Amino acid sequence: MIRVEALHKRFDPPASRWRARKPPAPVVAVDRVDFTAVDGRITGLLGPNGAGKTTTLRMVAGLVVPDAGAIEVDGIDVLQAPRQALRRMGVLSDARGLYPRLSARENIVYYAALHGLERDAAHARVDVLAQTLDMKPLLERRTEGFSQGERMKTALARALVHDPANIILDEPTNGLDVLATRALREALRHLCSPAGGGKCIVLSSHIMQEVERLCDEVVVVAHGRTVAVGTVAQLCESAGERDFEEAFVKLAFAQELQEVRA
Ligand SMILES: Nc1ncnc2c1ncn2[C@@H]1O[C@H](COP(=O)(O)OP(=O)(O)OP(=O)(O)O)[C@@H](O)[C@H]1O
Repeated sequence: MIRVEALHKRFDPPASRWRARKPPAPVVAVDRVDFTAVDGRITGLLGPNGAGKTTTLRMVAGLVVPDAGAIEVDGIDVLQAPRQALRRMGVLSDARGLYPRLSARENIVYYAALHGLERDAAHARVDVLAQTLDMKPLLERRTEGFSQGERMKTALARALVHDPANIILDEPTNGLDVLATRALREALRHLCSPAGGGKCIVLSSHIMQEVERLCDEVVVVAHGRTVAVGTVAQLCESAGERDFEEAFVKLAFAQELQEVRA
């Protein structure tokens, strides 16, 4: 379970570069984001470009330190005990960096070693993940030259190698075709089901259809703030719209729509 409360992050321009000129204004990437993601469900952060989704997930994953707010992963304070919290998280970041000279298996086993898994246990785990993610034919190939979908599967397997209870995915379907997206959707559905371990999955996306199909709970983020939370049906109802796209536009762009009307 992941609990995020009143998260705030501002990026200041580096002082040294602007000594002679007027520095640009600081960027408030995350103003006030709150959400709770429970086990056995997929929670989606949905928001337009630049809304603060990636920065929020990077803070949850302990990669960026917030200026204010609280983050708990299974009751562990990420700011107080980041290592302990990280053990309970599998993170697929936007970078997806793999070692090109290593095979998919070697990439995953390397991460398993970093998590302290013994060699035999690591290889057994790779085989389980290859089955779940349908990537057996890829395992012994060098990742150099892998397609986007192949890279994503390998990076996801690497993120899941220590069987974390919480899975954080930043824009997981970026660059994937329809079949790869479907395969990922199925894998995520399995992982949050009782048979897959009832994981707590949090993902970010700006693609409404994807969120509508995949997420049990949606957190709408706009201008660095949580502006609405609920199931797709609840969000449609609160916006008074039948169509999710219309509801999303109303909820996420309320400020802009008001300015146009004024
Ligand atoms: N390291 C940084 N330094 C300065 N500004 C940053 C930094 N990281 C993010 N930002 C800014 O913070 C804002 C939120 O960015 P973020 O990447 O979190 O948004 P996002 O919702 O993930 O967007 P997208 O859907 O386009 O990926 C943007 O204006 C971005 O330019």
